[in-house]
Amino acid sequence: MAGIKVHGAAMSTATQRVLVCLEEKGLDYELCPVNMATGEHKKQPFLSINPFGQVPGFEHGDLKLFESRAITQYITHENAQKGTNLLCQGKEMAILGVWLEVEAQKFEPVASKLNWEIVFKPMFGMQTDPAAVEENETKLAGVLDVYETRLSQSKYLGGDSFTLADLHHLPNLQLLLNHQSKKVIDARPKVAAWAADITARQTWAKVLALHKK
Ligand SMILES: N[C@@H](CCC(=O)N[C@@H](CS)C(=O)NCC(=O)O)C(=O)O
Repeated sequence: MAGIKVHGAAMSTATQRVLVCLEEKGLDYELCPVNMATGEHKKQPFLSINPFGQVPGFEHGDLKLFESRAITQYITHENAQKGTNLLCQGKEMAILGVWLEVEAQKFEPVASKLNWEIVFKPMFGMQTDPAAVEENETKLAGVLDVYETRLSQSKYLGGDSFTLADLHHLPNLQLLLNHQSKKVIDARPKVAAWAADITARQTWAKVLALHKK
């Protein structure tokens, strides 16, 4: 799969989700930086890739995609035989599909709100809202209680091996681990062990290193 371009920013969680998937599959790609500070993502030509004006945008030949999770699904389906096997078959795939949805519908809204309040607002000179933090830490605890039960039945969310369901968590999970909300993870031993395991992947370290460049 040659000629992949990811338009985005190394600090963007949604961009990181696509990059770590490409790394797991061992694919070459070009990361084309989008200058969000100057609003490049709200202007052409970027809008021709993502009309919603958000990173990442993805190009493979004449195919243009947006929405990080749709992009990772394209990459994994097209490259089933390469790198880490991030999908499975039949009933196992059905279970994996459940956890892909759980990440997008239950984990992401709460985790991204916490990261917005605690990481990004101060970065942009805005004040963290402690009430929003408290409310979302309580919500996160409820979500992670379900994860704790799941992870006492299988090593990873989708089953016994690392899959796309785990991978999709990496960017927001990493930020949570770096700040006060880590306590919600640490209070749940299976979740804490899973989080330590998946964030220790070499592919993820490579993506984080891009951010630090
Ligand atoms: N659901 C989208 C979310 C994309 C998204 O929220 N991107 C953020 C950066 S992580 C962005 O572009 N923010 C700037 C904006 O919304 O104007 C995806 O997964 O690709």
